[in-house]
Amino acid sequence: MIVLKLGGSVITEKNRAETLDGDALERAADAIAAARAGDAADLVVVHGGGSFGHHNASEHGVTTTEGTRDANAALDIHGAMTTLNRFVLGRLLERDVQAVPVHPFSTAHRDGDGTLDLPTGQVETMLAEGFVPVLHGDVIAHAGAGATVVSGDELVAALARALEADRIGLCSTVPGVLDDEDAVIDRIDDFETVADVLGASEATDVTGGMAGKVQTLLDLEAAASVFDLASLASFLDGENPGTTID
Ligand SMILES: Nc1ncnc2c1ncn2[C@@H]1O[C@H](COP(=O)(O)OP(=O)(O)OP(=O)(O)O)[C@@H](O)[C@H]1O
Ligand SMILES: C=C(C)CCOP(=O)(O)O
Repeated sequence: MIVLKLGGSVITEKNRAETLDGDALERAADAIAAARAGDAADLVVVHGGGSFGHHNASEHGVTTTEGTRDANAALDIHGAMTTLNRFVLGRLLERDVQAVPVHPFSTAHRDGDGTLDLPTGQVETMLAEGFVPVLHGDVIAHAGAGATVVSGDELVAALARALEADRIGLCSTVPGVLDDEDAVIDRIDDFETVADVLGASEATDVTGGMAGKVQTLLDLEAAASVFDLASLASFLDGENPGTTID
């Protein structure tokens, strides 16, 4: 069982509002379709926002902790993410990947401490019936705060735990987590040793960039890989490209 995140920074042009990177999405969909042909493991796909979602959230002042009680604002962010989700589903369906959507706004929530609760019965049933569930970063109801953003990375972590994923992959714009000389760090097992080189995203991003990603992945039982689009096929083929976060 594999949980794969397609970074919003990969499948969109992150600096131009609501602009798809069509070529990159096609390449990602090709790699997924090739991996699905034959005796494939179960696969759950999660995608991030990139230039869909982050700009909208930033305009409304909504982050993973700062919420909104304005339904129009929540729907603006959610709508950008469901638009991107339709693009992702479309490219997968064109390649006969049996991709179906799961919208976190309708199913997940945070409690008063901000802890994410993501029910997964529907995802498990979809997998058992041969579908590829495709979730996305979103807004969700947050007790005491209205609605806040949930990042694709948080969803990956919640899914990996609940479904006891064997492999976790995050496909981003970088070939891995980079050190201060821009070389790929092979393995990270402790936040403090890499904290100095971990930054935010270069583009508008309300969920913490690489630092947030590493922190979320370190909390998991299973190892996770961070790699770029060029290595997606090899990850899906069972290899561990890029940086392993354990
Ligand atoms: N040490 C580092 N190594 C690699 N990338 C880093 C580092 N520090 C900061 N970054 C930034 O983190 C970005 C990746 O995080 P980002 O949250 O943008 O990725 P994503 O998950 O692909 O996109 P999204 O959040 O839109 O889904 C890189 O593009 C880079 O700009
Ligand atoms: C900004 C929104 C709505 C989703 C963010 O998800 P991410 O790109 O995985 O951080």
